[in-house]
Amino acid sequence: MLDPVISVKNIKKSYGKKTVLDGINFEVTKGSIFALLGENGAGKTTMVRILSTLMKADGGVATIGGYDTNRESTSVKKMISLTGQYAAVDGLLTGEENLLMMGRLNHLDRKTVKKRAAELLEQFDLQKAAKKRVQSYSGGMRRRLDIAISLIADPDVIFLDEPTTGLDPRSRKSMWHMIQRLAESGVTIFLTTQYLEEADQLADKIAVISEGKIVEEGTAEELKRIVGEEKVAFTFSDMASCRKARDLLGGQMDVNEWSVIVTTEGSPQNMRGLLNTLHEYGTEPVSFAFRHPTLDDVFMEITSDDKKGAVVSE
Ligand SMILES: Nc1ncnc2c1ncn2[C@@H]1O[C@H](COP(=O)(O)OP(=O)(O)OP(=O)(O)O)[C@@H](O)[C@H]1O
Repeated sequence: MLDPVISVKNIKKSYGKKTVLDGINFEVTKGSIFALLGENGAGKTTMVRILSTLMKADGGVATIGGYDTNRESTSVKKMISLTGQYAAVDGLLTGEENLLMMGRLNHLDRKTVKKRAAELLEQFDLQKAAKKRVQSYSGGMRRRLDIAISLIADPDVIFLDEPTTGLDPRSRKSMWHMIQRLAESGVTIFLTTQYLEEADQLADKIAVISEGKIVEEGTAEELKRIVGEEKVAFTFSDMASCRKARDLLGGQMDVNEWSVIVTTEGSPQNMRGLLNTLHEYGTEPVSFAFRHPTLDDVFMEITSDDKKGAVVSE
């Protein structure tokens, strides 16, 4: 197994009497995209603040590149970059000026900063807007500039705290594309999100946080397997055929759709067997459609197991 670049062991944090992180453990492999998924107030930002040395945990150990975020914060800061509410984007400056300013604040020499700023403006599709004041930028452009700024000093790890919250669908897709390209360039990405689809699209590994604990962890596919196998829905032209098919195949019947939903176990033989059985008994479906479990199903399943009354996000 590859060395983890981020390692979190038994991290705890409370605000007054309210426990927000209650013994969090996970590891993030170098060059991967890790998503911390959780509903509003689950503690995602608190975790990011601890990892990025902005806040101290009450207990446990978190390291980045082997450096302790608590005791070796200067070394940690050299490796990481934060975006979102933390980055200081100046609306009165142009996009390019913001990048140049941040480069100098990071003690890069003038020539390097200029070159890097030009690369980033291109990478984040901001060339045309480079000489315009940031206050005229759309939400999506600001968000892209924000990430570009955070990359000026070539960090090893970048934290993206809810990078697409509030963006329209098109800007969200374009942001996903950029995050993927970023990961391909070798940067380790720690992402927090409340969007299941976002974690599904982007993350190599997902950890679901609920009530201060990691309640599940794995790839999107592994998490989806928790809620069961792929299913197929056979639809019929009338209710009588639908009932007959249910008697033959078992499974669940959807009376509104005149369909029967059964597990395929992802196997072609199984699928062929189901179709043959229907054919033998003269019950031909008018259509069929596969139903893949989604991360929404996973989230519902995990949080509904929670007897403490966690609220499930839409
Ligand atoms: N400085 C603070 N003092 C007291 N309570 C806080 C503080 N910061 C956060 N909290 C509370 O801790 C809980 C976790 O907050 P946090 O911001 O980490 O959650 P989150 O998962 O990032 O949520 P969101 O998706 O809404 O940003 C919330 O109930 C929040 O109200």
